[in-house]
Amino acid sequence: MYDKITAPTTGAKITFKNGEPVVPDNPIIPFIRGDGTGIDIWPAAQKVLDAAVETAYKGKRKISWFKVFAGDEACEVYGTYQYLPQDTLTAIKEYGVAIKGPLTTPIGGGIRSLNVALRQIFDLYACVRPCRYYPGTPSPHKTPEKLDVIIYRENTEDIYLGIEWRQGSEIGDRLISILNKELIPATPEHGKKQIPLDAGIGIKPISKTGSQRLVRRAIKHALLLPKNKQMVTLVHKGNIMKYTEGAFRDWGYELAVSEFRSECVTERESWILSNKESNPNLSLEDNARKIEPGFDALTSDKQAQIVEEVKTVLDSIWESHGNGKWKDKVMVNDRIADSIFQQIQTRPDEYSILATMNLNGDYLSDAAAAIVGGLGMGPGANIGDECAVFEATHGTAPKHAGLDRVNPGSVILSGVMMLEYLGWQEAADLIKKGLGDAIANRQVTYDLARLLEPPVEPLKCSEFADAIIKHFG
Ligand SMILES: NC(=O)C1=CN([C@@H]2O[C@H](COP(=O)(O)OP(=O)(O)OC[C@H]3O[C@@H](n4cnc5c(N)ncnc54)[C@H](OP(=O)(O)O)[C@@H]3O)[C@@H](O)[C@H]2O)C=CC1
Ligand SMILES: O=C(O)CCC(=O)C(=O)O
Ligand SMILES: [Mg+2]
Repeated sequence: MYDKITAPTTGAKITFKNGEPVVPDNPIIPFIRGDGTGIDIWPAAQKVLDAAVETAYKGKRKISWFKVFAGDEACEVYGTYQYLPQDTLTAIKEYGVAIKGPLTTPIGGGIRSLNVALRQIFDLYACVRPCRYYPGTPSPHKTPEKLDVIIYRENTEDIYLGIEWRQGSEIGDRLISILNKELIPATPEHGKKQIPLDAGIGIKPISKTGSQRLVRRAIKHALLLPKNKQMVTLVHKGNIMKYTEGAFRDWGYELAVSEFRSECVTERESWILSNKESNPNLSLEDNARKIEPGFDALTSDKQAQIVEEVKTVLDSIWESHGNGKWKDKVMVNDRIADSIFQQIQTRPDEYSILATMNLNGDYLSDAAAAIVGGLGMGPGANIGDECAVFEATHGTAPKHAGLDRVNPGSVILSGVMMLEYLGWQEAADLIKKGLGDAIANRQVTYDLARLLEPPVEPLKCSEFADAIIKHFG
C-alpha cells in the first residue's frame, strides 16, 4: 500500500459517520513534521500531547503516531520535487484525522502551496481558527481579554484555487484579449474599462455551495456556544466585489433564514422587530425609515421595497421572534472586511464567530492572533465532512528554524483542538491548564518574553513544552 512509510502495527482507524469522527481508544494519527521551525515545534507538541493523554487516561487511551512526509523532508526521502508524495495522501485519506507543522511556499514562481493543496485534495472546506486570550499573555493591545473570536474561513476556493496566469504568458494574453475585445464590451455595466495588456491575471471564484457549507458549519458551531456568544458575522468586501464577496454575504443570509429559521435572526430583522417592540403602533413606513438611513432621499420604488421588507419580516417572524424572543436566537450580521480589522481592536467583545472567504480569513486570522499574544498562540483546524487536518495559523518562520526558540503554543493548541475533535476533552483541558499556568508564571518563549514587563529570560521551545507538562497537575 505504501512505498516508503509503514503504518504503526498497533492502533485503529478513525472512521466518519454523518460528518462526525468515530474514534477508537488507540487511533492511528498521521503527522507531518513541517519545514523551518516545524523541526522545533512538532517534537515539543508531540511530547505535550502524549503526556496529556497519558495523564488523563492512564494508558486506556493512546495515540499511535504515523510519521508521513511533506515539504523538504519529503524530498529527502522520496527524491527531488516530491514535495507531497502519494504515500502521504493515501495515509491521510486512510486515517481521516492528521496534524501537521508548517510547510514552505515560495513567492512568485515554484511550487504552489502544499498547505492549500492538502485542504483542496481532502475538501477541508472550513478553516477554524479560534483567537482567545490566556491570562498573563503579554499583548500589544490594552484589553486583549475582550477578544474571543473564532474565525471560520472558507478554505477551498477564492483566489486560493490558484487559477492564474503570469504576465506575458500565451494563455494570459489570450484571456486578456478575449476579455477586452469581447466579454467586457458585451457587459454594459463595465463601460469602456479595459485590462492593461501587461497584467497578470487571477480568477476569484466564490460559489454558492462553498459559501453556504462554510456558513452552515459556522452557525452550527454558534448554536453550541453560550447564549451571549451566539453570533455569526459574515465578513466581506461586497461593496467592491459585488458578485463574489457581496454574493457570499447574500448566500450566507439566505442560508441562515432558510435552514436555521427558527434558530436565527438577522441584524436587520432584529431592528425591525425591536422598532415594533418599542412602539407597537409604528407604521410600516416609519419602521422602514428607522432601519434605512437616508430613506427619504431614496426613489419611491426603493422605498416601497424596504417597506415590503419590513412587512414580510413582521408577517413571517413576529410570532416566533417578536416580543424579545429574537434575543435568544443566533444573531447573523455582516461587516465589510476593512472595517472588521478595526472592529476587532476597538470593539472586540461585540464579535464571536467571523465567517469569511479564504483571503480575508487568512489576513484576519494573523491580525486577531496578534491581539491575543502573537502567531505563537494561533491554533487552527482544517475540517471537512470526512477528514480533518490540524495546523497552526503561522508559517515556517525560517529565520528561527532549528534554534529551539519559537513558541510551540500554536501547534500545541492545534493539538488541543484535535483532542476536542476526538472527544478527548480531559486531555485537552490538561493542556489548556498547563499552558495557561506556565504563561501566568511567566515561563514563556522569546516572543512573549520580549513583551513582558519587566522582561524575563525566555525559555527554549522544548523547555516551554516541559513547563506546560509540569503545570498539568
Ligand atoms: N499553514 C502553513 O504551513 C503556512 C505556511 N506559511 C509559509 O511559511 C513561510 C514563512 O512565512 P512568513 O511570512 O515568514 O510567516 P510566518 O508565520 O512563518 O512567520 C512570520 C513571523 O511570525 C512570528 N512567528 C511565526 N511562528 C512563530 C512561533 N511559532 N512562535 C513565535 N513567533 C512566531 C515570527 O515573528 P518574529 O520574527 O517577529 O518574532 C516570524 O518571523 C512561507 O513560505 C509561507 O508561505 C505561512 C503561513 C501558513
Ligand atoms: O500555504 C501557505 O504557504 C500560506 C497559507 C497561509 O498563510 C494560511 O493558510 O494561513
Ligand atoms: Mg496565513
